[in-house]
Amino acid sequence: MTRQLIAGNWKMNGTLAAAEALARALLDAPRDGIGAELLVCPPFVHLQAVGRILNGSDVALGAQDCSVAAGGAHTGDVAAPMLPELGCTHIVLGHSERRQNHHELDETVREKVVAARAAGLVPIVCVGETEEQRAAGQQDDVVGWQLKGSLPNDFADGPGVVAYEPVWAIGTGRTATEDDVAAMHGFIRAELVRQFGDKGASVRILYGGSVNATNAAALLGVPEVGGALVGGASLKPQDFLSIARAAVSGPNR
Ligand SMILES: O=C[C@H](O)COP(=O)(O)O
Repeated sequence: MTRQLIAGNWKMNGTLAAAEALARALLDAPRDGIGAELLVCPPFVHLQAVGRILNGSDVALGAQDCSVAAGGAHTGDVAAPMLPELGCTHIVLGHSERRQNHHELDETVREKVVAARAAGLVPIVCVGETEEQRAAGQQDDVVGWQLKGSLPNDFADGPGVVAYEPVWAIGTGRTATEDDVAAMHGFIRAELVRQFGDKGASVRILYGGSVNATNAAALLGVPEVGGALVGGASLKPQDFLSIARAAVSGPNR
């Protein structure tokens, strides 16, 4: 029996003051009816401040990316070993916004997963098809290749999460239907078991893409959905916690 993970990806939003206020609002809000694990992923520059506020609380801290290198001459990059000392336990990797805006390839994502793991972080590896790929019926092929290319061979040996985020549902207000989510999460589960054997059966699979307080219960109720990766709605503490209240517990959650 596991609890679902509700992860907030704050992306590149907010001032330091806003990030601190958001973290405090999450801690101050009543926890009634919340059985989910909670995680927030602020921008790099706000990690330390938010980490200090969340320290010792039930809200975990994550980063949104890291370098493939553990340190050295990589101007502008952030090494995975720098993150745990700020309080990070998780890291989002291979988000479609990085794949698109920074031309990240599956191989790069895989190297980042290895780097994050070596630093003791739990990787949340994002996969998902574009609108054109879905229209062409290529979603299984695309996600299958992303899983094969982005996950190292030992991925299921330690804590690790996969997040299915159809690109066309991110920030658009359009969510995948429950049937589409069920089909894709079932496909991802089968791929994980094919890649990693029995251990692939317990890798958590999140859904992301316009999850909000209204649609959360339906999406989180779909089989094989182990939680949500929430963008826009995670910037509103009441909405984020409403999503968390919709979480369920059970096998493969
Ligand atoms: O990482 C989060 C996802 O990209 C979803 O973002 P969204 O909830 O704003 O659609």
